[in-house]
Amino acid sequence: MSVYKALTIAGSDSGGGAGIQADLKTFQELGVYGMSVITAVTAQNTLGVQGVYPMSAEAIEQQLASIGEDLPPNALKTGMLFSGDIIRIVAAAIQTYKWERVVVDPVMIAKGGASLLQQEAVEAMIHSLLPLADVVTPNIPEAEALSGLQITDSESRQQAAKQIHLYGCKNVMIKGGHEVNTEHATDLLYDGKTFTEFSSRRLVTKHTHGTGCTFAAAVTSGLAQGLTTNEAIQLAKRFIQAAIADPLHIGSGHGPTNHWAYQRGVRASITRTVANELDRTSAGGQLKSDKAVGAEANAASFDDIFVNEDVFIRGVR
Ligand SMILES: Nc1ncnc2c1ncn2[C@@H]1O[C@H](COP(=O)(O)OP(=O)(O)OP(=O)(O)O)[C@@H](O)[C@H]1O
Ligand SMILES: Cc1ncc(CO)c(N)n1
Repeated sequence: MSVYKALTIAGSDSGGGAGIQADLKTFQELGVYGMSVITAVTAQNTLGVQGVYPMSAEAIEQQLASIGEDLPPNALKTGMLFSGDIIRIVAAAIQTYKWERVVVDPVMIAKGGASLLQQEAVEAMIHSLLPLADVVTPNIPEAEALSGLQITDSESRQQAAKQIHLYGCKNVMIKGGHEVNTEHATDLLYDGKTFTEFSSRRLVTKHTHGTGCTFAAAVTSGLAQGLTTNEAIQLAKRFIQAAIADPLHIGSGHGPTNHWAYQRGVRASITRTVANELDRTSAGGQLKSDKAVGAEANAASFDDIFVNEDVFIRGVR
């Protein structure tokens, strides 16, 4: 059995819904071995961020070296990096160890408004880290900060994606979780040539803590296993949709998403397929509904399984 390894370079969320904790849960659920370099410790729960404690440069460098010298990742993601100094340390390690399949989630502000990236660090993100990224996954406010453009409609979102692409990253994915009054949560991918939209039904819930981290970690898991960017994003969209659709209802504020939901849905789908097969054979070869059995069997292939919700993908222009 091949063991694919994924690394997250991010902050710790004591509440377990975002940051390192969300990333490792997602890696585990999607079948990759998870590793972490912790850049900062936050005291955090579903009510907000109560404290931010960045790690020393030395502590971060040593963690990166420990991974680099023994456990090369098949893919990595960055999350909360906090300062320009930390960004430069991380960028240097990616170059030194020649790590590939790099997903940059340019975390800036927590949903409650706490700052997770210093203002001066935006420049370092643009000049040191984005040129090394295969995929960068800003939400709308982050895309505005990186591009210097205001995003008000799909045209301005495309312009922002083009601007961010100029910084040297291969793919720009502007996420649509922050849009309001839309029927769909639509993420826009730009690969330097074409735009592709990944849409799902917008779910009405306050339990969206950690959506961005979980989404980027799922993309990283897919890339670590050799999926293309497009396939990894489809997987991530399905994973996050299931995680938001089936919240855990813990804490009294904005609760975490459910990292178990996707795999439980997949297992349920496979169980249904097997049960249908058994029905079929125990009926002495008499098919109850050939069509239904066929549809279930098809759904059991890795690509087609989808749980609860549908994700729509379309090229733009
Ligand atoms: N209410 C929702 N219904 C369906 N999908 C959603 C919803 N909110 C977010 N998403 C999806 O979750 C993923 C993460 O997007 P989002 O814009 O919320 O990230 P983020 O703001 O970076 O998250 P975070 O606050 O954790 O940093 C995207 O694929 C987005 O479309
Ligand atoms: C540690 C950490 N990273 C990222 C986010 C963004 O969701 C958060 N709230 N906390």
